[in-house]
Amino acid sequence: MSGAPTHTNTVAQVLNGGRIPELEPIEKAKRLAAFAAVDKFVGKDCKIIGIGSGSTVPYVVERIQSQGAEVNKDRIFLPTGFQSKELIIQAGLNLGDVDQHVRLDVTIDGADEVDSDLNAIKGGGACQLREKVLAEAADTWVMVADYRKNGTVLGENWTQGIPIEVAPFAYAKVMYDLSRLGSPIKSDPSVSGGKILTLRMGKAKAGPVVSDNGNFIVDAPFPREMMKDPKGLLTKIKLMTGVVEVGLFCGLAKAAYFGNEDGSVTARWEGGKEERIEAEA
Ligand SMILES: O=C[C@H](O)[C@H](O)[C@H](O)COP(=O)(O)O
Repeated sequence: MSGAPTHTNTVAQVLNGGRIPELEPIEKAKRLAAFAAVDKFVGKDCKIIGIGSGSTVPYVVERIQSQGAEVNKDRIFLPTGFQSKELIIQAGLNLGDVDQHVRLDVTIDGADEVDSDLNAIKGGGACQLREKVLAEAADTWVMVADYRKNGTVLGENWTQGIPIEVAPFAYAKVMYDLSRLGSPIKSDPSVSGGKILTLRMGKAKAGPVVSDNGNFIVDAPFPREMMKDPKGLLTKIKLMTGVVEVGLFCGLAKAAYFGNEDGSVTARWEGGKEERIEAEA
């Protein structure tokens, strides 16, 4: 079992005397989902391919790379952010951008949570603007994740709120608008996890997280009743002046692939049909 082609694993291999470290179970689940999705959706005829963000995506790139140099030499890969741009470059794949290619054959991306209708919360890594552009531009948009992201109503597993990218100068006004819409500013029992409306702050940096596009991120939880209608909520938030993009992805996905602990993959298709795949990684 090999690790994903990340810089971290390369260093780990060196420290491990050249041996490739065994993956943790959760990483195995991500890898299974990524491999199964690439095998299904990235055929030889796919030439313009979007590479999404998150911890499952390195395995997507690993599987695409394993299809071989001959197949990949005529392909162009479009990233959804800094992380995927680095993955594409490190894998020796051809890098492009959406200003050169406005139609993609397929985009494969991660997710923070997916509901039973294939709506998703995305933006835990602040990439939702570019991710949504590459989702909408793709003929086929597919999500890959481990079983923890497989939900029923959005917000039950991912409790920190809907990631919303906002123009920096407008953040306070947008937060005021979000609170009036129903995002709590103090703990509220109708909101999963008791989380509140928050301007996302950097971890090893004083001040707010700044997205790849120079914007701030607000995390806005909402009561469960409102989360049951993600498209309605998305429409209301998107109309707030100062909002650049909302981390709710509705009606875009062809399928979501979830790697399970038992080594299988659950594929959920648009329309709600589910399929269990005995994956091989
Ligand atoms: O902004 C980030 C993206 O939407 C990611 O696809 C999402 O946060 C999932 O990331 P991870 O697999 O690291 O949890």
